[in-house]
Amino acid sequence: MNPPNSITFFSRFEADILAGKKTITLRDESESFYQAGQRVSVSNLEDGRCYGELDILSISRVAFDDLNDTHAEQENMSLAELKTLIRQIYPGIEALYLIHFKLV
Ligand SMILES: CC(=O)Nc1cc[nH]c(=O)n1
Repeated sequence: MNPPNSITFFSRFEADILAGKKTITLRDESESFYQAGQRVSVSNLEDGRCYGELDILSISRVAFDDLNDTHAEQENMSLAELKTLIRQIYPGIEALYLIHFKLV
């Protein structure tokens, strides 16, 4: 598990995060420790390379069934793509933690 002052993403999301196109991430309870106001380093899961810092703006719970087009837009993908991604990462999950962030 990441220490609370860092977060990892799959490397395929790096470009969208650096471009400010991806501004949320949906995680399971194991990563619900992040808190609004925190500054965390951001790294690729695959190689551990750090590529910046994020300010956590908010964290809230959202039901998988309540995911909508706004969430998809904040993830820079379609709603169908977002739901497929979440199902691939967290099979069967019903409740997620929506972490809203901005690149420092
Ligand atoms: C490494 C990892 O869990 N990455 C995730 C998970 C969910 N959403 C996301 O953007 N990145």
